[in-house]
Amino acid sequence: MITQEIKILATNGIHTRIAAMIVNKVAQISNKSHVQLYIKKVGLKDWLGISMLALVSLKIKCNESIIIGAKKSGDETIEALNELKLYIETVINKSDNATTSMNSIDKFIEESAIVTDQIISESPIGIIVIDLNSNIININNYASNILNINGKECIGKDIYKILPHSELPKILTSKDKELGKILYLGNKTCTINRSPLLSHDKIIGAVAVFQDVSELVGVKEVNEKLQKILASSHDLICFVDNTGVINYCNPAYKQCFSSADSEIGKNIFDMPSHNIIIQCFKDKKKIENVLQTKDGIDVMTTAEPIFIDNKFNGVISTSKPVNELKELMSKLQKSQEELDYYKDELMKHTSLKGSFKNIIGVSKAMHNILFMCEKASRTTSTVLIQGESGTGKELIASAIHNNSPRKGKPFIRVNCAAIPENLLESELFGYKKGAFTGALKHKPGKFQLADGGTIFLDEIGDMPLSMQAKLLRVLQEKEIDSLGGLKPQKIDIRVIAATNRILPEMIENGTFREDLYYRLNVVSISLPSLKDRKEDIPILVEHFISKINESLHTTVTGIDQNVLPMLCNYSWPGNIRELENIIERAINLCDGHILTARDFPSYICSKTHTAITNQSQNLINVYNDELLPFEEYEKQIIELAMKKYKSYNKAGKALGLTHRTISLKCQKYGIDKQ
Ligand SMILES: Nc1ncnc2c1ncn2[C@@H]1O[C@H](COP(=O)(O)OP(=O)(O)OP(=O)(O)O)[C@@H](O)[C@H]1O
Repeated sequence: MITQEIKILATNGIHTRIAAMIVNKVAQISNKSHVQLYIKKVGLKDWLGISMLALVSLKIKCNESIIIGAKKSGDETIEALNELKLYIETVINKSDNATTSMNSIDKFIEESAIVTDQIISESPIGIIVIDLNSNIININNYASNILNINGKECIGKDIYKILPHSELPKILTSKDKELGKILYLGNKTCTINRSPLLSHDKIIGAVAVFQDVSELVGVKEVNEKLQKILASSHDLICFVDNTGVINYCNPAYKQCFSSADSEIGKNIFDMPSHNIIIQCFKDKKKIENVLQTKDGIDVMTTAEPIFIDNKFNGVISTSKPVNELKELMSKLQKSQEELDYYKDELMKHTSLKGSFKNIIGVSKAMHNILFMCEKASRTTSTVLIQGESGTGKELIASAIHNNSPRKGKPFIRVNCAAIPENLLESELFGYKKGAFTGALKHKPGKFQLADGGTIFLDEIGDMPLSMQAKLLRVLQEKEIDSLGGLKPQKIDIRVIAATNRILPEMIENGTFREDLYYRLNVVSISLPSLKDRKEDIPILVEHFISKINESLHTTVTGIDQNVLPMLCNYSWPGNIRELENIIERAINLCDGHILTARDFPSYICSKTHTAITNQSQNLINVYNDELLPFEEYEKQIIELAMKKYKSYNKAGKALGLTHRTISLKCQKYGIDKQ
């Protein structure tokens, strides 16, 4: 810098008129020599471009010295500095011999300048003025307070040194006003206007006028609350304004990113680590991703654009350390598992909903079965129900259906043992018109009728092997071939099968396909016989009394407590069906309101009923003049026949029954081939 020092001798120092004279002279010199001249007060560090604002702001008094200077070296510069020095020494310093009238004009100008200065300095809004070189030439008290800086020390300094992220210098080049912008200063929210200062259409500086609107009533309250929320949030939160500048980071963010304080005021486009915010900024769409911080912490980050009155206002980014999330997830999963466990336990100990209410049983075995049924009803998996005749297999199957999402759809029961073998295929799969002689019209099979619902294949153990192969195909392919049909038809059915036969044994002796067994036995339900769950008998008795009362319009209220133990001691070969029939019979015979021993068959109430299992020499046993149920006699006859002939074939021939019927009955009554 080439410099010249000059002492100011004008009586009133460099006041407004004198400043105007100097600026005018500088303009002439610069036009001629193209040298940019600067000024500073002796004792101050920073140079100011010579302008009205700069000169007046220096407030140079008589006998104070100034230094003028230029950055460019060369003769032209020396000449320009000499010319200005000469002008100040010969014209300006001699201006104290100005006329009285001139003095009063100066006084007037000076006074109005002081008034303006005071208005600015005491204004309840922040004002910062810069000259063409971005040096601060005026800053009022309000601005100094809000920015927490010493205003006086800022005069003459480059605004970027005081406020590194200031946008005010941009106005010097754009020359456009920026009105009503939002500026975040610490925890304060300000509105700011930035305008160029023009003199005769020439820009001479720029002014920023701003006000802290977070102080406004209402806004302040909301702001306070928001501050508290942000401060107490465990999420890492940061705001980026609509120019990409980070203007807020909450304490959690600062704690996680130690460098966060220095991030405030920076532009995200200069920070590649913020690429998720940059992407959101560009696409104006919400984005989620896992980022890794400089310290190697994985954070789940969501960047979301903010729109105010449909105008893009910036991006808010919220992040959560992933390990915190993982911890939460595992806690949640644990709670969910606990909840499921308690739900299951509760289910086991409370009444079952809907259709399962009709299935009576307090024994642990029944509870577990019902619990399993409840679960099975929520899926479409195939169910295989095994149990002796009369144990409630059909009841269970229909309850599963009625409790499932298919409950409004058909429940089709097929008794595989009842349909003759040669008709079974057409019964199950249907036939097309003309498929065989006599097929005069199309007939849908049970599978088609059950489409969308459930098919209950009862007595599946009695299905012939040829049909077992076809059923397996249906289960695997989920399609059926009707007799005479040209192409297979897709079907949507749930299969529930039941049998009172021991399928694993049938597999062993080759009468049941192993692959079909495994296809059917996805959910396996094994119903115990009534003699193995005697604790259910009292409640079943109660249930049947009220059920039969309803259908027969009778008014039986209970059972003699001495009879109950007898019912519990009986072996119930016909299981629950037999119990239901016996109760119905007793209600029919009952004269009063309580069922007594007289109303029950003597073989149940007689203490000698165990004799029934001993083989009598007489074919027909009669106890106390009471006949036994037919099935009891049937069992005894088949037992006798099997004992004698030791073969299904021979026993069947002797009794006039087929080999298959004999084997079924033996299965039913648990008679060994011997
Ligand atoms: N747990 C139970 N609660 C109430 N009633 C039951 C229960 N179990 C069976 N029953 C009743 O007993 C009778 C026989 O039941 P179901 O026909 O379901 O037996 P099953 O095992 O299918 O017999 P089968 O093998 O002879 O076809 C039905 O009237 C049924 O309502």
